[in-house]
Amino acid sequence: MSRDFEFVRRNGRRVVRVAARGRDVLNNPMINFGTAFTTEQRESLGLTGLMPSAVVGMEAQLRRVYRQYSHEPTDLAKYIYLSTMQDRNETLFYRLLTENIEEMLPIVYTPTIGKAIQEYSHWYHKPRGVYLNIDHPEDIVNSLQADGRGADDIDLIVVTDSEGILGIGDQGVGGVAITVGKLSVYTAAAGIHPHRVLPVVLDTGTDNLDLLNDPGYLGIRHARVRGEEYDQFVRSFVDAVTECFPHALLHWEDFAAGNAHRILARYRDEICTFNDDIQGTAGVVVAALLSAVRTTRSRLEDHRIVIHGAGTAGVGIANLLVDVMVSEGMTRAEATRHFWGLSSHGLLIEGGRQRDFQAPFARPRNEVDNWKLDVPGEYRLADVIRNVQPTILIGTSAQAGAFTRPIVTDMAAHCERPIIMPLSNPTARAEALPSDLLDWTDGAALIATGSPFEPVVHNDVTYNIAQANNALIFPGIGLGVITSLASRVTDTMIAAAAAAVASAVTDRRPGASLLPTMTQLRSISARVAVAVAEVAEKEGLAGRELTTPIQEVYDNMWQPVYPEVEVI
Ligand SMILES: NC(=O)C1=CN([C@@H]2O[C@H](COP(=O)(O)OP(=O)(O)OC[C@H]3O[C@@H](n4cnc5c(N)ncnc54)[C@H](O)[C@@H]3O)[C@@H](O)[C@H]2O)C=CC1
Ligand SMILES: CC(=O)C(=O)O
Ligand SMILES: [Mg+2]
Repeated sequence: MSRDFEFVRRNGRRVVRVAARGRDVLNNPMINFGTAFTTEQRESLGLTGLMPSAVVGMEAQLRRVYRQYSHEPTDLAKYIYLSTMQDRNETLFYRLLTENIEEMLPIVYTPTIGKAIQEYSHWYHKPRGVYLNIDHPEDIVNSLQADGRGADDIDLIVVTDSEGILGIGDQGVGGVAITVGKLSVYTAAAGIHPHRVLPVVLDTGTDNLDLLNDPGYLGIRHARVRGEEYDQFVRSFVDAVTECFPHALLHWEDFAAGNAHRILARYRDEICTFNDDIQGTAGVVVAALLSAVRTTRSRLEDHRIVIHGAGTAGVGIANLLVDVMVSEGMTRAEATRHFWGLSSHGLLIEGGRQRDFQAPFARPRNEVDNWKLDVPGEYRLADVIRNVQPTILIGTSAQAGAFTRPIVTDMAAHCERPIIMPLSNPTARAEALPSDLLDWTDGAALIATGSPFEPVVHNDVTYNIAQANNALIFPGIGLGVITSLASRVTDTMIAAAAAAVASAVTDRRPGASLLPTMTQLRSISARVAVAVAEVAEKEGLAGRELTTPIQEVYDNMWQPVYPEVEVI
């Protein structure tokens, strides 16, 4: 138990035992129920006189906060409103969020969170999470334990070093907001207990000169530390997590490509961990592709796949697709030949400029020697489309508008139903707009995007645009791992998560979305969790036997309702 309270179950009922009194209750968002405290609770918790005397239920509170939220003039102001509410009364915050998930997800998550991260040092009002400073690695353990939570108190940690935030790059200490945002999605989508999680930012400096020159910037004011010192800091952090919270799942978010792949490779067989941008994204994209190939009555092996932006997410997607193709009977070498990846230097070609994790996808030099190119020696997207005639085009480059009309019409000229996924976030970074893609292909394109887009009407058909965001995958992975006490996160689990999401898509009418909508997030996350827990058991990685996986997953989902209060 923390010093002030503990949550327990009694005969299936959720109870909070509270030792705190007076303002200590009101200042703690996990046990502050505001004006919903009954008269008796107010008396026994020492709250009488500390708030207006009317006692109102959660429904009335929800009406009030929704009205206040709606009056906020901009999306960033709405974000700040919700953030202060989360710091005041977490149960009410989550109830509001879950009841209005489609409306509020774009505020607490992409796209608005991108703006909130860029402006972090200006709207900052209260710390949330743990801020670790590379200049003081000796403080890591104390900082992780500062709020008194012990070895069994944390199920999940989301950590970033903020170098690759969404598609907006290095955001210094402000990246802590992505860890808070991802954890809000975990709770809203999968019912991960909000008191059993920890957001962490590794502040290793920033190379963002706007931040370094901003007098109000709240992070460490020097350039990013790299190399051996950075690796040692990450090592110390992982060791500290293992020491302080040995049962926690560690989720890596928005690291730059090189570090993301290297860190995952280093720790994935050592601790229970996954990288959301690599594996979560891959899961949702595979789900969207399984759904798309079902629509086109084809098989993955029939497709030629171009990945524009072969970085953290792009190569993660390619790797999982290769795994799926191998599971369908291809050799790894055959499967790999279905991919053409581009980086900022153009097509990945053997012997050309590329990083280790990209190398398996480099094309043989003799394949491209005779290509017709717009600019001799430069293998750009238009050249790749013309020469490869792909059937699937994936955008994870953060290059807004990269899928131009000539590129898309050229692709559509060679395939009946081009599958096109501008996945970059936030919205302003999308490689194309769904309305343009449908216009340029006369409604033939099968589309998924990273940020939310409104439905598009084309030739009297309404096209619902699938949001292929890892938010459809990572909450369920967390819930599945926590429920099964899995010791590792494997790619088989990610593939099973993808299949679970794809299987939830049943509407095959023209214009139907390739993926479930965000309003289905809770049930989808539960399905994903069951699939992940079952794989954990099959692979011998589960820490407990699941007799009734569906019930156990459901029981593990925290609900945003005020628990019974026991005053101690
Ligand atoms: N929908 C989703 O769930 C997700 C979307 N993303 C989005 O994907 C984008 C990339 O994210 P990360 O992979 O983490 O970044 P990253 O920096 O690791 O990868 C970006 C890649 O794009 C390449 N690139 C840059 N300019 C290019 C150009 N002109 N032509 C071709 N390639 C170019 C870079 O060389 C790099 O390989 C971001 O906008 C991010 O928001 C990332 C993760 C999940
Ligand atoms: C969604 C996500 O993780 C990203 O855009 O980085
Ligand atoms: Mg990310």
